[in-house]
Amino acid sequence: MSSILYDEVPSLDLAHFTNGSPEQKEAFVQDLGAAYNNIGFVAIKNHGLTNEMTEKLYAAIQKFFALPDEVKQKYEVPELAGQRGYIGKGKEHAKGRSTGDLKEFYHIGQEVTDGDPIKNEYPDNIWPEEVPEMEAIGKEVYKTLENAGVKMLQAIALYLGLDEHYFDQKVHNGNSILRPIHYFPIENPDAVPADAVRAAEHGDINLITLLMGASADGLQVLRNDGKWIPITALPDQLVVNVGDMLSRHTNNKLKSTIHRVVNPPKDKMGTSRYSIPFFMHPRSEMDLTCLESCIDDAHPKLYDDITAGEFLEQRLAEIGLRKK
Ligand SMILES: O=C(O)CCC(=O)C(=O)O
Ligand SMILES: [Fe+2]
Repeated sequence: MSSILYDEVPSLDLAHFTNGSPEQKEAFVQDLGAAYNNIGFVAIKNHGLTNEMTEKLYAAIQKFFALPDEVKQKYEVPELAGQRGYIGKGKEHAKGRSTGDLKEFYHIGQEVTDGDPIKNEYPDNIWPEEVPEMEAIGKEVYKTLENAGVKMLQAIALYLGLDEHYFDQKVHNGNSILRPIHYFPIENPDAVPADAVRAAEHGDINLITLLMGASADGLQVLRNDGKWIPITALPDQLVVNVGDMLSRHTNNKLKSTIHRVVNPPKDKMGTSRYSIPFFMHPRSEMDLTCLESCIDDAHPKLYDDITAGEFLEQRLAEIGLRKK
């Protein structure tokens, strides 16, 4: 493993991979691999998401989260284990904790439109009638981030010595989730549990996460020397990190790095923070067994064989969304 200590998340240009010269494409693959072998996070530009899309989706979700709790709760369906619609304040906690995070969020899932029978595995999306514009922009951003994610996985496949299109079919109509999050103002800090934070330290469950809006203060990533590094993405960048599924599949060659969202300083406690991660999941049948090419004497196999669907079910129970 590379022992470089990054002071910030490396910035890359996805256009070098998609439209660059062969040398630029190869450099992108190697730089991405080096970052994922170490800090597990990069910031990318030229990902296909426009400012207009970002602004439209942010406007829609801010309108939704500003609705009274009783209205938002109409869109909360506990039987779906938080996989679609609204998830209320304090419902999710990081694995290994019981105090809920200081956030509320909304889940938008895959829309299968090509007749693929996998449609039967997925609950329908839930769209709020109070914010009718959310459906069109939610679907557009979902597809745009999914396309960027496919490109990132192609680069990852090349870094791993696999066929460039190794992941393409595995993520086609995958179980990905777009999650607009509202970290609500903390009007009375004494009224929340003493150890409650906006998002307690965790690794993401999925293959990779593409995050819009990580530039606002608060997101930090745990470097391998134990120091927390703030994520400082530019407005035109997406932050893209490795999740636990990819880390398992690569026998921890690619790192799913622990990250968190800290509470604001006292004078900013009364302000909101919004962010929108896209959690890129494969189809549930994907086998996450450690790749043979990532196992050798120096790197013995670390994880039991499991499918993506089984792994997701385990983790939903561990974070409080699927009732045990
Ligand atoms: O809000 C953020 O910036 C990050 C959120 C996050 O890490 C998550 O929801 O998994
Ligand atoms: Fe996360």
